[in-house]
Amino acid sequence: MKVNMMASKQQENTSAIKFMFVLALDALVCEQIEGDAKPLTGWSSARLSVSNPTLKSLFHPDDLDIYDAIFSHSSQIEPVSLTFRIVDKKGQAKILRATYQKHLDVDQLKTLITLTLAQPELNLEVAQGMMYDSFFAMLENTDDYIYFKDINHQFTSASQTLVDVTQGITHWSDLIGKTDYDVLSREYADIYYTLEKKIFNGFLPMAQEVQPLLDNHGKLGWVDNRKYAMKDKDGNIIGLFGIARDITDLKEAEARLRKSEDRMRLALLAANQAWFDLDIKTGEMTTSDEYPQILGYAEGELDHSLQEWQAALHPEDSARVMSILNACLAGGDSASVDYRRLAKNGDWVWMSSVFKIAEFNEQNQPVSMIGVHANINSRKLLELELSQKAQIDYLTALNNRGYFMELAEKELSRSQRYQKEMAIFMMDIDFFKKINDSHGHKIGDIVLKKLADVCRQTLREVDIIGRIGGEEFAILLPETNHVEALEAAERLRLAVANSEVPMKDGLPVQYTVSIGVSSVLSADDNIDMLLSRADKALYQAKQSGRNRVCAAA
Ligand SMILES: Nc1nc2c(ncn2[C@@H]2O[C@H](COP(=O)(O)OP(=O)(O)OP(=O)(O)O)[C@@H](O)[C@H]2O)c(=O)[nH]1
Repeated sequence: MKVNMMASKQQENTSAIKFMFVLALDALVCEQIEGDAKPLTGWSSARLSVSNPTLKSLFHPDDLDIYDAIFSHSSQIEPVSLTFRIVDKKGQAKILRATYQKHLDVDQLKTLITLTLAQPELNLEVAQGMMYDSFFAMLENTDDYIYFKDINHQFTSASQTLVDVTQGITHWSDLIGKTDYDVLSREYADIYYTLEKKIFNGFLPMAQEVQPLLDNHGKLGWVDNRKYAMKDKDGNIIGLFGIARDITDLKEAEARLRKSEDRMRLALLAANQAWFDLDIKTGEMTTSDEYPQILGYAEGELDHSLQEWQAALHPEDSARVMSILNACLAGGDSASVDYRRLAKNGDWVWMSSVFKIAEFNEQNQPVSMIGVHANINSRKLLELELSQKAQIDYLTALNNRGYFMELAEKELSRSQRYQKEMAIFMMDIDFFKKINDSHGHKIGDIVLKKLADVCRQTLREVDIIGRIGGEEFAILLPETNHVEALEAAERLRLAVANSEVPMKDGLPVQYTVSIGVSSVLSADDNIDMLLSRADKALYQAKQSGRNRVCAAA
């Protein structure tokens, strides 16, 4: 039966073309073509014998080395048979067998080359021999478990690999006539029998399952076991053949991946983070399960899209965040940004997102972005509180000395850049020691707080007020000329003089301040110079009786 099948495969087309070339010193001429070139090349012999297309143009570009070898002066004289590829008139590649022979004509200094091209033929004897040999070679050498069984579940042949997973077997041929129950533990034989039952009793053409497999050393592995029904020419099942592929490594890798994914998810959740994967074209955002959770939403409550994310941004942060995101999309590689967004309970929560372009298309445009959204609310609030503490005076809630100096430096350089006027006050409570001494330190503190309130109420919002010493204050007035500054100082002095701190028992405490005013005089002025001039003016105010405003000279 197999021989007939082979016979039917034999090539009927045995046409060949014979070229006769003359190779002179530096010229190659095709003198004659015998046979019809059309079936093999698509071109007629007449076309091939003239220059276009030449035989050379028929050669597959990667086989031109063979062409060069055939027609080189130095190639061997003995007949040579080899295969090479041509590309026929329709552009289809074909493998042809070529035989060529050279004759040297020494007298006329030329070489005659005879080249015969033919479609390769199938050698039936070789093919049959190969078929049986290759079947056994496959059984001996395959890495898979391959087996054939008759309808009684008895092996009829098997690959050598089965020796490693069966007992009492040294060569695969020992398995012939045996069943799984003869060579495996009952537990495993039961498993495989159940799958075979589906073929023999369930009339399935194929049955497949991932099944455990124990090797001779007791090591457990996994196979993708597939069994196929084998039928005779009348369609009756005569047996089965099976291929079981070892997928132990795959299963182990899967388990490791699952474990590492679990670990990653745990780490993300513990850090209040979630990953996302953004389809840039559609705006669709795939996120890990933690994403709704870290914003207080239940699963399915949150629309996972770029649009939702953008709409939930705090209005004060939105433009900044979107410009960072867009810069990243426009060619940046990665970026990160802190911002506030709406949580389920209606609160603004601080988030931090990291973006990274994950994929580009052929035009080098970003296609997808991956990243992490993290809820950093508690950390951020603590940070803000701490940085505020570092800037704000605990008693009066005014800027402390360090922060006042920082703000004043910024304001001075801004006003110098825009050529605006600016003034500074130094202010000190008069006879504050007396207030402390007569009413106690606590009342002294209340006076300091009261003074801060009066300053806030009397001055503009843009004015920068700092408590720079115990009962010493500095005030910066942006965009204020010298006359306006003196007026403002006088207004403040009066407001303080008219303010008082009520006492439970007795009369309210009244207090006054002295103020020294300095203005920017030149582009070289710095804050220390301004403060020092204002301090001198303050000294003058104290010297001249207190509760007054003096301008720096
Ligand atoms: N209650 C209270 N007193 C403070 C604080 N810081 C500094 N003082 C007091 O402020 C007083 C400053 O006294 P002095 O420097 O002698 O000045 P003064 O009594 O205000 O006199 P003149 O400035 O010359 O008008 C001292 O008694 C300090 O103890 C504070 O935070 N709270």
